[in-house]
Amino acid sequence: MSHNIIDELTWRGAINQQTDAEGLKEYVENNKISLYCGVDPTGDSMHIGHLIPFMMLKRFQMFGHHPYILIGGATGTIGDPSGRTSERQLQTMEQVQHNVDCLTNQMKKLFFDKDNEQQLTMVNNYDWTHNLSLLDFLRDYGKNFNVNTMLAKDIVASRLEVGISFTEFAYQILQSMDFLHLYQKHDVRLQIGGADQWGNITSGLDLIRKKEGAEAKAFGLTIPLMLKADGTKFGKTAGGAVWLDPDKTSPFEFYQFWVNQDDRDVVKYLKFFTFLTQEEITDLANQVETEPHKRAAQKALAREMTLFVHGEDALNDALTITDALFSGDVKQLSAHQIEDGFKNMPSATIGKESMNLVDWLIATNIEPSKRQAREDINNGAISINGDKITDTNFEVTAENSFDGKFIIVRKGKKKYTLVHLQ
Ligand SMILES: N[C@@H](Cc1ccc(O)cc1)C(=O)O
Repeated sequence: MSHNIIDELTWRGAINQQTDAEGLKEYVENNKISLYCGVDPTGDSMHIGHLIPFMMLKRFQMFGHHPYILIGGATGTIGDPSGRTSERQLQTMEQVQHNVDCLTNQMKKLFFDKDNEQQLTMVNNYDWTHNLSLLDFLRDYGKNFNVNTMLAKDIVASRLEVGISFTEFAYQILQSMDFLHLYQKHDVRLQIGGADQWGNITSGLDLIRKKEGAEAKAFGLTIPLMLKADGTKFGKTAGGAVWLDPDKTSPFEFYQFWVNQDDRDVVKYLKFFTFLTQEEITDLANQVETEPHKRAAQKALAREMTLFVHGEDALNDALTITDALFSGDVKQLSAHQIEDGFKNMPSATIGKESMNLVDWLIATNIEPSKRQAREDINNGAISINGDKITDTNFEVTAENSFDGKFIIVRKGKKKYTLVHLQ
């Protein structure tokens, strides 16, 4: 590890913009810094994009600093216009509260439960915002914001043509109040966030300087937008976002997402997302060059991420399912692993009564015609629960199933269908 957190983040390619690079580096060399990053409860789960700044907080913690995770119970009721081209739909207060609870649990699981030191604090900006009166807001805070400056922020400027409500326009004031509050109450001196947070972060620094004096030591740092070598959006799959909630993206799918990354991207992700050391990552980077077919870097990435987000049992399940699907030897899988591994694969539902295989393959839509079904069976392209079936007279019965519930069909090397028995 480099001895300074800023050197470490620079090596990891994790710094986009900084308000005072020299000053921050000097500060963290001589002090334990308290820093924060916020997330708004816009949904009931985070996805892997959300994870990025919080992994950075964790890195600061590993260097002895004190991170604060802010859940935006207040800002979430408004909605950040940053990075949006149109006005948001307001969520109900109940929805926001539900999402706050979900995100709080997720954060606890990721960052607190496995950490005995507890050098991490979670706060909710609802606590210092909800009792503020309108007049106090306008007099104590609003007065420090210049509308011309607010209008010039990229986020607002880009929205002026389509229009922006006063509510969203005022969002940057709320986020600035958070930074000021944390600075005053917890000596928080650094805010980090995604590249789109630059405007909100600098606006908070302006407020701190207005309230606390121009020499107040506080800093802002943003993290680069994650770009993929092929130009497509990071963190999206055909099925949508990659969620941290195992009910939305199963640990197996999560593992698959990481293990399938391009050689051109994988080292960047290892640096950004994992806690592997510089030596370990350099070694994996060499393996991408010398023996890319082994995909050692992708496997290490998928392993580290699945372990971090879902834990060891889930990682082992993901590895077992991956092996079974690759080899075709699906008999070893448990009912739970089958459900997980096949969640997003084609599926069919059919009765339990026994049926000739050719008819059964048509009834389940796996084959388009009897002729094709016979041809595939004769060519050894069809497996039922891992057994290759080459007899066109084979009868499929509930006895072939797992627990009387599923039958796994493999056609060719890769095409699986999960057939549910009813
Ligand atoms: N505006 C941030 C979330 C946030 C909310 C409040 C804060 O004080 C800081 C950050 C985002 O949308 O990602």
